[in-house]
Amino acid sequence: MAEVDHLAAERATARFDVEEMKVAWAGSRHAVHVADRMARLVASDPVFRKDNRTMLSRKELFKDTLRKAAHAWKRIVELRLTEEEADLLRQYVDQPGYVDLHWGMFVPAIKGQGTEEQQHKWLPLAYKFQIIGCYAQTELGHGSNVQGLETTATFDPKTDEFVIHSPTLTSSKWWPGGLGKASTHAVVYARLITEGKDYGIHGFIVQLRSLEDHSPLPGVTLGDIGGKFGSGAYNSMDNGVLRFDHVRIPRDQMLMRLSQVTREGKYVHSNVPKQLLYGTMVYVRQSIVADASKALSRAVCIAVRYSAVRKQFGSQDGGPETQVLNYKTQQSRLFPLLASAYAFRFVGDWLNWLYTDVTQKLEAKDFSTLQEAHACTAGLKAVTTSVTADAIEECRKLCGGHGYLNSSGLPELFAVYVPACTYEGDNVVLLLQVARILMKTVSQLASGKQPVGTMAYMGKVQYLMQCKSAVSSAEDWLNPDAIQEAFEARALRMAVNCAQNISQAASQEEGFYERSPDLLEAAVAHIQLIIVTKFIEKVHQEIPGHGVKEQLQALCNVYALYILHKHLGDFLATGCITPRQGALANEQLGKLYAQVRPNAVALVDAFNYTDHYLGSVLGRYDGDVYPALYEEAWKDPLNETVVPEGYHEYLRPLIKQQQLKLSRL
Ligand SMILES: CCCCCCCC/C=C\C/C=C/C(=O)SCCNC(=O)CCNC(=O)[C@H](O)C(C)(C)COP(=O)(O)OP(=O)(O)OC[C@H]1O[C@@H](n2cnc3c(N)ncnc32)[C@H](O)[C@@H]1OP(=O)(O)O
Ligand SMILES: Cc1cc2nc3c(=O)[nH]c(=O)nc-3n(C[C@H](O)[C@H](O)[C@H](O)COP(=O)(O)OP(=O)(O)OC[C@H]3O[C@@H](n4cnc5c(N)ncnc54)[C@H](O)[C@@H]3O)c2cc1C
Repeated sequence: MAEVDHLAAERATARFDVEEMKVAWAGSRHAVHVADRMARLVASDPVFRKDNRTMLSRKELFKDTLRKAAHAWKRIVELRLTEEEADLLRQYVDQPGYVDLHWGMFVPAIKGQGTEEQQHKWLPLAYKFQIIGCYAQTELGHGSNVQGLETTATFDPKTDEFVIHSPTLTSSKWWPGGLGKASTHAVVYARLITEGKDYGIHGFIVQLRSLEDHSPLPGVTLGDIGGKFGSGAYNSMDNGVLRFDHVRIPRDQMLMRLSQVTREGKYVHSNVPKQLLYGTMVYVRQSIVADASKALSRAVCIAVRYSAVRKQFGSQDGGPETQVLNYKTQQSRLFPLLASAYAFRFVGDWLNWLYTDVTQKLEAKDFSTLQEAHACTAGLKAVTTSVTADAIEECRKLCGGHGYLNSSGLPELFAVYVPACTYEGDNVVLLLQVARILMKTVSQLASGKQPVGTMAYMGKVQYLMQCKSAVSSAEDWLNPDAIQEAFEARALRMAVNCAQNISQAASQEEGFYERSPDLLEAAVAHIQLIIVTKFIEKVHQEIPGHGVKEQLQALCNVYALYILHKHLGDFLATGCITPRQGALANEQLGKLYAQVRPNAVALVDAFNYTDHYLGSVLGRYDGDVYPALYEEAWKDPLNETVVPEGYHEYLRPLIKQQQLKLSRL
């Protein structure tokens, strides 16, 4: 704990029990303790140092990532960490690397799409790191359109093998993390061809590199795809390129849980939906939602603490200046992001529950909730990552000039985070998937089919299409029913408007294409409704700890009313609320900000992040920002010499030349 606490006065104003809020945030007392232990284990280990990361060359950074991954594994084995502890330890190491894809996609792909026999063979090797795997789906020419992939896997009955081939330049695998330099194996997605027929995309386990000397196997061309956005950041990851020249693999390396090819070359599809092939993506999308709250809460923690320390203006007589956190504009930009961090945390927990529930049903051959899982994971992934990426950048601006320094931690956090809007499905492409499901649901309403799950509200179509909000005072907006009704009516009316417009087009497809910008907005409205609903449900639960429930209630209202204020056009255009009710919502929002203000620092303390994990001189727990900024500057390699390299080559001759010219005048 810090010796000087510049934020002590802020912490003293909190009107709730921070320790209990930590429990509400982490999910349980056990979760707080485990996270605490793992975070401190990482923070106290010099191998996991990360303050010099943005100053390393790409090669040094990659080697540093390999070192950290190996050291993390050593500690996991030595300390016999559980799976939960190991996951947390890796999270706190906080450096993207091949292990993310190995554990996050390679292993889940084999678990989800491999037969029991295949799992028995491959998983123990992966669990002990005897092989390192990645997920090779995207190609140079095809990412979003999975059905358009070109790599082929042609069955050869003579040898009982598949021949994996990259027929064109655009079929080169391109982007897979861990592929460029680290992986020995990949789950490769390719078009299955047998008996002269193309059966579409399937997964195959392919060995890429020798287990003796790591050199690529015959017929395999491999490399890294090059530097990426920002310094440090995602450049620790070896996103790779891969080409196959008629590489042969045994037939039993096709992942055969969903469909099989027999020894004779017959294609057999089990009686399951073909979309189960996309299962690994669904799994990762749900985990990305949980990650969004982590990235967002880190940025918000930095911006809140620094805003409490930073002072500007407001002093007439040489007295202290005003903390920038006291400016209403700072609050109106920052507190909705604080509320969003909590909102994403709780919707992430719910999504994890939904995913587990759907997985259990799938195992019992009940596929009825597959569409719900797809819509929720795709939509929530899209909305939470887009909001988080924008919010990190907003937090940088909220920290003024110092936010632009690498030592603030925000530039790197942004650069690492922003590709989440693209990977695991481009956000627009994913929202259009949600919109498609919304349109299908609207079209089924007429036939009396009752929507279920998160679409159930659409069943109240008669009421929601004509209801009028009863709000008549600012306080009325604190009623969760008023909020819920306004959000449901807005989402449904936007979806119905789109459906009506599409129905006037020459064809459904043409109408969907023409109306896709409106469909995106309808999908966002539906997803925001889910987030608001899950936050309201959370606050309705019993939540122990002095003042904890009240704070969460306030944050829930901030989140909902901020969205209402920001998207006021939607609510007005659909006639869900009147301009006066919109103004009342904004009035209430201002009151809520005042309520959050004395609790702001304690609310970010509840995230329980170590200074190591935050990686920010501005977000330090003790708020002792200026000495840290000053010290950090001297660590820059440019300051290793007083006179810079290049002085004698470029600066001195220039200055001397000018002096000579002047002396001639
Ligand atoms: C804890 C571990 C965490 C580790 C995380 C590590 C992170 C490391 C960082 C980065 C890793 C990044 C990895 C990657 O990016 S991997 C590559 C990801 N690629 C994509 O996401 C591609 C996106 N494209 C698609 O998913 C699909 O092409 C599509 C959904 C856009 C379109 O699919 P298509 O087959 O063409 O289908 P249709 O649109 O015609 O739909 C048909 C039908 O299928 C339904 N459906 C589509 N997807 C799914 C699904 N996933 N699940 C269930 N159902 C699905 C769709 O709704 C249609 O249904 P219908 O109308 O009833 O027929
Ligand atoms: C950091 C990073 C890590 C990655 N890791 C992996 C990995 O491990 N394994 C792997 O297989 N892949 C990986 N990928 C690839 C990633 O999954 C794809 O980049 C992603 O799915 C987007 O596909 P794309 O690049 O083809 O984009 P495109 O689809 O080409 O998108 C370009 C633009 O077109 C728009 N667009 C596309 N289709 C439509 C449509 N139907 N309607 C309207 N607009 C559309 C998009 O919104 C976007 O604006 C990674 C990517 C990144 C950036």
